[in-house]
Amino acid sequence: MLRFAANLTMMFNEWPFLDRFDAAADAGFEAVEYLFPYDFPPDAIAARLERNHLAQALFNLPPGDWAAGERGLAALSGRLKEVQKSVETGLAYAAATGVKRLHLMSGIADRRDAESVEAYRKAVVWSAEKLGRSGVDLLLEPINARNMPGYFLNDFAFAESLIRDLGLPNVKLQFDVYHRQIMQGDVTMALRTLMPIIGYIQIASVPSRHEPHEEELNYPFLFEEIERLRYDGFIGCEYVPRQGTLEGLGWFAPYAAKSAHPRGHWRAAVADGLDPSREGT
Ligand SMILES: O=C(O)C(=O)CO
Repeated sequence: MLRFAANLTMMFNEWPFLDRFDAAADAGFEAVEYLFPYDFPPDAIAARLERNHLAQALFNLPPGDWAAGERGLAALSGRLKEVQKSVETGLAYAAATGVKRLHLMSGIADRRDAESVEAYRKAVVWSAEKLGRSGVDLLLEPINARNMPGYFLNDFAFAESLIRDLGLPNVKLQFDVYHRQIMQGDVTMALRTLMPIIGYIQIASVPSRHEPHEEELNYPFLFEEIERLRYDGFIGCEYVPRQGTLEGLGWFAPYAAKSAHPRGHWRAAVADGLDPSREGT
């Protein structure tokens, strides 16, 4: 049985961030992911998860100065102390949210530069060992250069060989089907080969990163394959709705949680013409 996590950075943007948890649960999601929780106190996030009976599937460790263009620090030589601090911060949020996997972004750096490769390796090993003591997996995600020019980890083969070479049980691959298709294609065969080291899967249409039933990939086929391969984690819906989150959830209807939601009033509020994005409706 496939289970999906709504990405609250890209989806449910019609609501303020904390209210997106409620909206996702009301739409039938059992889990959520997003890029970063750090603008909100851990307790505030935990309270939204709890009241909506949502699992926290994934988020990223702090990435450095995002506004200044940083996209992670792991491959930046001389920044290990900041990576270590970011892991401590991530762990505080992990303790509050119960998340069992955190994504370490590599940063903008040249993979042909031996110093960057060495810095990355060290950061991965240190972070994995630290997270492992709390039962948390460290995820590494290859990201395509169109979305993130200059990103260090832009190759699945490099990620695979590092993960296999390190042999650390809690270092796993974050397999975003969208990035894979753009970078290297051959999605089905890659899923088959890489499944033993995959810790998390994400989806979106290619090339536009919208709802998965659109454009060049055949997701019904891929979903069957993912089930056949016995992937039992959540599948993160990291896509930008084409025209509104709820309007675009037709593809998700067969997978939406069927039971009445414990808070249950959200759809009723919409039906009553109240503004569902406001607290207390
Ligand atoms: O851009 C993405 O795909 C990410 O998940 C960044 O963390």
